[in-house]
This record gives sequence, C-alpha cells and structure tokens, in this order.
Amino acid sequence: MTTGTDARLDRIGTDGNYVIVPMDHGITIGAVQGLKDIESTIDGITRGGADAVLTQKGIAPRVHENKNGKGYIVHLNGSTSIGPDENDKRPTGTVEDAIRVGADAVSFHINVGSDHEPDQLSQLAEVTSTADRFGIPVLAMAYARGPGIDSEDPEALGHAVRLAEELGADIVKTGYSGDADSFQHVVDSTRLPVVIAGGARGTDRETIEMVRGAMDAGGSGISMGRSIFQHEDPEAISTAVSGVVHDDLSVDEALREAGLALEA
Ligand SMILES: CC(=O)[C@@H](O)[C@H](O)C[C@H](N)C(=O)O
Ligand SMILES: O=CC(=O)COP(=O)(O)O
Repeated sequence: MTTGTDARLDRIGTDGNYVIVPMDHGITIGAVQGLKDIESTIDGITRGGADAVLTQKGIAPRVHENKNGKGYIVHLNGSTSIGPDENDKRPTGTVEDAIRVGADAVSFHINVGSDHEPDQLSQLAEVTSTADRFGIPVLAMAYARGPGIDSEDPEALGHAVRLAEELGADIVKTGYSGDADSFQHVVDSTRLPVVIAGGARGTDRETIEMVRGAMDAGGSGISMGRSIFQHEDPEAISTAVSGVVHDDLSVDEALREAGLALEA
C-alpha cells in the first residue's frame, strides 16, 4: 500500500534518490548570492534536474511559480550566524504552516553534540509525530556540531543519522566525512536514505567528487545549498550533480555533460 508519506516522497525525489537544494540560508547568513533573486535561482536549479527546493515558509510565495513542477520542502527551524549561538536553532514554523503554504515535505535541523541537542531532539520528535498524522515526510538535518565535536567524524555522523531514524524521520541529511570508505559507516548506521550537505562552496570538481563519493558509499543523494545556489550557473551545477545522483555518471562525465570545466 502506498501511504501519503510515500506518495509525497516521490514528489521530492526520483526512484528513491534525492537532489534537494536548500535555500533557507537567508536566516543564517543573509541574502547572499543566489538568494536575492531567488526566483531565477529556483528556475535554474529545477531546470537543471533538482528534484526539490527547500526554504523557510515566508519564501513560499516566491517558490511555486518558479519550481517547474518540482517538489517543495519547508524548513521548520533556524538561527543566525551573528546571534549568540548559531547551533541554537529555534522553531520557525509548524507542520501545519508548511502544509498551508504548499509543502510536499518538511525539514528540521538538529545539532547532535551541541548544548541545544536535548531541546532539538524533543522538537524533532514532535515534528515527526505531527508529520506522521498528516502523511507528510520529514527530512532530518542531523549534523554533528558542538563544543569538541569533529563535524566530519564518521562515528559522530553515524550516531546523528541513527538518531534521526530512531526519532521517526523519513530521510536524513548529514555532513560528508571526506571519503567514500568512511562514509560507508555513516550510511550503514541507518536504514534511512542518507543525503549529504555541501558546506561552503568549493570548486566544481570538489563538489562533484563529494557527490560521487557519497553515492559510492551507498548514499541516496544530496541536500546541497551553497555549492549550488551560489554558483554563477546554478542550472549547470544542478545538471552535473543530478547526472551523478540519477544517472550514475563519473565525475568527468557529469562535469562534461553540464558544460563545466574538467579541471579543479
Ligand atoms: C550556514 C551553515 O553553516 C550551514 O551548514 C547551515 O547550518 C545549513 C542550514 N541550512 C542553515 O543555513 O541553517
Ligand atoms: O539546509 C541546509 C543544507 O541542507 C546544507 O546547506 P549547505 O550550504 O550545502 O551546507
């Protein structure tokens, strides 16, 4: 039987793999490149092959007409980089708000290892309970972040993704541990589809190598923001990422197909 959650998961992915572009960073770091004219960025990345875009609820009116029929996820917490503690993500909306503005799924960020982990843990558990009542999928953004925490440590990342499954999420996003071998431990820690964040923008080759490594480790795609929306050609980099996630292309094939330079 196909549940409402299954049906909506199909709207934000393709055959169980996901190319999701989060653009909720306006709260965290402001209206950086790619977010000012968010309408044209959304148009480009969805033309390029992204399955879904993700924003805070207030941006919803700028999303729907520009997403070329692709999926839409509303993010439900946030913090700023200039406030007292960036790890202290606070609720910014509810599952009901997300449904009202036309979301196909919701997402929630938890910093495992931070001082705010206990609050975020119970908030995520509440989000998954409510989402389950409505049949709407939850993408948990489960980072390893906090005092003394190595945010690329495969053990910590494995713990974070497992926690997301224990709390009832449907997909989990986490940081990349740096290579396919170590990331396999992260993927093996849960039965959930695991997708990777991108972090600060690198070169095109670095971005695509990271995506290839995650897929080789058994990952299910990406939820990459800055590497895609800050790119001077969001459509091209989305095409390259999608080529790896959906068409199993090599790094060189993906860069070539997208018309991007092969060198780093
Ligand atoms: C700006 C960052 O450090 C990112 O990794 C964020 O934590 C990701 C997130 N989507 C955000 O901007 O809050
Ligand atoms: O919502 C934020 C993310 O999923 C990841 O953003 P990044 O800019 O790729 O780190």
